[in-house]
Amino acid sequence: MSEELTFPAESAALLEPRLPPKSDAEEALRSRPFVTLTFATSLDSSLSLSPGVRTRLSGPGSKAMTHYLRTRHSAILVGVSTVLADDPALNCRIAGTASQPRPIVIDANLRWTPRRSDKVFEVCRNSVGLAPFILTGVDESSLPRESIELLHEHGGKYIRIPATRSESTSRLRFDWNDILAALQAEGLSSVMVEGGGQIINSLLDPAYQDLIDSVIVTIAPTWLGQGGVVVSPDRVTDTTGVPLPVARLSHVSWHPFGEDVVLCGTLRE
Ligand SMILES: NC(=O)C1=CN([C@@H]2O[C@H](COP(=O)(O)OP(=O)(O)OC[C@H]3O[C@@H](n4cnc5c(N)ncnc54)[C@H](OP(=O)(O)O)[C@@H]3O)[C@@H](O)[C@H]2O)C=CC1
Ligand SMILES: Nc1nc(O)c(N)c(N[C@@H]2O[C@H](COP(=O)(O)O)[C@@H](O)[C@H]2O)n1
Repeated sequence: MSEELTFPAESAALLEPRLPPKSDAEEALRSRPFVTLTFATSLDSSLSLSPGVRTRLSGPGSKAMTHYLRTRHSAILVGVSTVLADDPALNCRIAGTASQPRPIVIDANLRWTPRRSDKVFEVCRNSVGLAPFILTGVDESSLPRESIELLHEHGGKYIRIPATRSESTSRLRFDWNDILAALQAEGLSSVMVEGGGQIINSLLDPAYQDLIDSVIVTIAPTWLGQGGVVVSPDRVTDTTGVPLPVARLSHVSWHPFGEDVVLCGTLRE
């Protein structure tokens, strides 16, 4: 993978107040990782044309911005469907990058069978990325031996965390507090949650909004049309059933990057 991006220092300075602390002393005070929710969306709130389809939304400037975020976080988290759809590298491709984020894959039910040819391992072998930690709810004895070995060979691993079965789908589900506790236990002090739709929508549930420290969204000037993977959390209602807004950003700023605009904000007052 020869692509090399550049991100200007003045743009980095604009983002700094939205990012995890750089000082070790400040990081040490935190009881859980700093969480940045970040993704690229179309004007109709789509992340991709349809589930399973890798879709380019970010132009070169905002793409470099995302890669800068990758080097400013210790971990980058995606759902298993994103891995299956995109075969992502999940590394930072800015020239001269000093640190790479640890890819975290949410795969409670073990749907991904890692392969040597996956980009995330390729960049790892080329020393321009780290191997993934896969968070799973599956018992250790059920983990495939070849996958464990492939992960270990590259410096990755499975991490089992508590999971409960969804009443509606009977799929194993994680609590975001347990996800973040697992990252903290691995010494990962910050995480950018990149997607996909189900991951973002579950993090935006009112039960978890307090866990989000920063929101950075790239908005591309395009409509993808119906049938896409949409960021739209479950509806919230008052006690009489009247719908309420799920969340609203405050401390908002907008930054143009080429044809895209990057929206920064927080869910806190
Ligand atoms: N534009 C952008 O910035 C981005 C775009 N994308 C796009 O998004 C699409 C994928 O999104 P989507 O289909 O929504 O899939 P996700 O990547 O959000 O993965 C969804 C799966 O993750 C697991 N999962 C989600 N939440 C939880 C939880 N709380 N606990 C345990 N497991 C959980 C479930 O796995 P299971 O089914 O096993 O239960 C679920 O099916 C792709 O097309 C990709 O290209 C992705 C990232 C960023
Ligand atoms: N910021 C952003 N803009 C887009 O247009 C995108 N499609 C995505 N997708 C996310 O980035 C992952 C791909 O990463 P690599 O380039 O392979 O490292 C993809 O899986 C999504 O998480 N993001």
